[in-house]
Amino acid sequence: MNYSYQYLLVSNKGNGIFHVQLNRANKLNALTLEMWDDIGDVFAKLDTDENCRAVVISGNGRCFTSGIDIPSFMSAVAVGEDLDVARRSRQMLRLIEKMQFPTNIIEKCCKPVIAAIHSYCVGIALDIITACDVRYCTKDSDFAVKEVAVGLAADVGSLNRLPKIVGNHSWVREVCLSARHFDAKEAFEQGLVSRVFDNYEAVMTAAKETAKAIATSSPVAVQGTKIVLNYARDHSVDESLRYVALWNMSQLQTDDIAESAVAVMTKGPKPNYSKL
Ligand SMILES: CCC/C=C/C=C/C(=O)SCCNC(=O)CCNC(=O)[C@H](O)C(C)(C)COP(=O)(O)OP(=O)(O)OC[C@H]1O[C@@H](n2cnc3c(N)ncnc32)[C@H](O)[C@@H]1OP(=O)(O)O
Repeated sequence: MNYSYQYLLVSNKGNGIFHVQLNRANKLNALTLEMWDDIGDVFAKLDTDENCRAVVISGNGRCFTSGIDIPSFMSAVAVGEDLDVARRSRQMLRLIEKMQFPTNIIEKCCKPVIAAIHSYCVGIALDIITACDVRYCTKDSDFAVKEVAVGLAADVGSLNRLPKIVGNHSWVREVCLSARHFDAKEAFEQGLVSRVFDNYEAVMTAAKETAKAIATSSPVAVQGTKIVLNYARDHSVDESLRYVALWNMSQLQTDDIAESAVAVMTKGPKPNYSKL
């Protein structure tokens, strides 16, 4: 697959681990609409790339990302200015739904995605990381659900996913309604991130270690686990038990179970599982 993009560095780190790096460092990785489309394209490819078993996403340079590229955003919302309200609104709907694709595909991508965050993680950055499976950050991280500060209700995922990640809805509403910045300690205490590290090198090392643990496990088990966890988050226990039963009706017939059982019983190395 072709993973060449102007402002994204996508590298195959071997052993099933891919690294996606936001790479517009001189603008603090502010995301142009083209970059945003490219993120959707990358994760759609990684979803079906059988060489990929786990993904780490991070930012190059000073930070993860300072959010949407503001000039790019201003030109996007000026869509169809010459049209009547009905037609302009329909164009706007198409634009918003298109803008929702990258975060949706990060979440739906059956390969687990680990966000390795450092410094600024603002606006659309929260939309990205709340769609990821695991979030680690550096102690200098600076988060903000910033959309209210630029005049809009966030519409590509933060408002929809943050309340499912963080149980404290008073806190969720406070940071979303006020656009207040919060630090790594607060993000950890509220459960937005699961681990905090001293610096970029340390957060990347940990993210890659976790990616390795995932990538060396059975891809049938790992991908099934992500898909079932996504389903369980949005359904009742009864519904998701039925879902996992139907899912595993086929997936329990995998060779990976016998191979794993031998490895566990003999205390041997992890098997070399077939691609999926
Ligand atoms: C339907 C669409 C839905 C999507 C909505 C998404 C919404 C959002 O993402 S809202 C959040 C938007 N972002 C911001 O409000 C942050 C803006 N940036 C800043 O406040 C500061 O840059 C920051 C506090 C992050 C860092 O300040 P610092 O002094 O350390 O650096 P700067 O000199 O300001 O930045 C360096 C260069 O990067 C450019 N830049 C930074 N952020 C953006 C951005 N979001 N958009 C465009 N450009 C950005 C900045 O202009 C500097 O460029 P240059 O002057 O050429 O050196």
